[in-house]
Amino acid sequence: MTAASDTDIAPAPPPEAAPQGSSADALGALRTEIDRLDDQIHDLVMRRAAVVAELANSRVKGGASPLRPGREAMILRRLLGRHAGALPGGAVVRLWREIFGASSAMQGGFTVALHARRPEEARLARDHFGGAIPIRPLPSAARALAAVAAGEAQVAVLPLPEEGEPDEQAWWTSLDAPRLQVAARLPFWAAKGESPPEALAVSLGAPDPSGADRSLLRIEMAEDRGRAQLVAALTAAGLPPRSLLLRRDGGVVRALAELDGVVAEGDPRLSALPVARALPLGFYAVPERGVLG
Ligand SMILES: O=C(O)C(=O)C[C@]1(C(=O)O)C=C[C@@H](O)C=C1
Repeated sequence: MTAASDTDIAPAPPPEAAPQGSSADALGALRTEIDRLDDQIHDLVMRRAAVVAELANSRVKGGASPLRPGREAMILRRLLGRHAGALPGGAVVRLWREIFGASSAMQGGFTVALHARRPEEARLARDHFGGAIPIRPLPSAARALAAVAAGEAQVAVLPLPEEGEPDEQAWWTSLDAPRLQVAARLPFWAAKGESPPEALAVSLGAPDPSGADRSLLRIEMAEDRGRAQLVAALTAAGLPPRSLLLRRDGGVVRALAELDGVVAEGDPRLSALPVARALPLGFYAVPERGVLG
């Protein structure tokens, strides 16, 4: 055999050829593993839906609303607390938000009435309730609340109250509580450092506590004693406000206080307040501002 005949032997593959073959094998193996995991995830999602259907068909939930934002918050906090690895926390929240939306819809008709001032609020509603839920945009907060009161929608998503907003936008001043109550603050989760646009969700009846909640209290006063005095009175009653929004509408002064914990009708701290009326407007789970990105 000559040196020339050596050249008849198939040349060694270029250095990258061998890795190409093995990376195709590796890709195939990883995709097989992904398929296996997808089947398991799908099995579990189907099993979860069957449990929700059982819960919906049995009487265990009584006449409670299909939407239980406190329970959702507890589930998400627990999952985020055990979460690790490469999948961002926000992706976990989005996956489960889609599941919750579908679970609520499985428990009967579920429609969201939306009054949005800005496109971001409409997006918030979609992100929160998932892709499959009907969202009905309405031209005013009053119309959205009327849709909930009439049973045409199960929840109204409304702009977060702001200092100095025009009368017709200050929906909280006439919210028919305790019949209608604030039950959730959107978004429940955002990455740390983000300050996302926010909205409130109002539904029929009392919301369910999540274990870490904040309440809204509407206060009416015949005379304007000023913000500092109102803060002092709330603090003295054991209800130090996290924030306080004040409106002077003709002779009536109204305030919206955000308070720690659950403050509901009959709370003894309310009777200690030197105001004409103090009406709890509901509560919501303290939003999570994650570190997981
Ligand atoms: O726990 C309930 O009451 C449910 O209806 C189940 C479930 C869920 O999918 O986990 C569905 C919707 C509610 O908003 C909260 C929880």
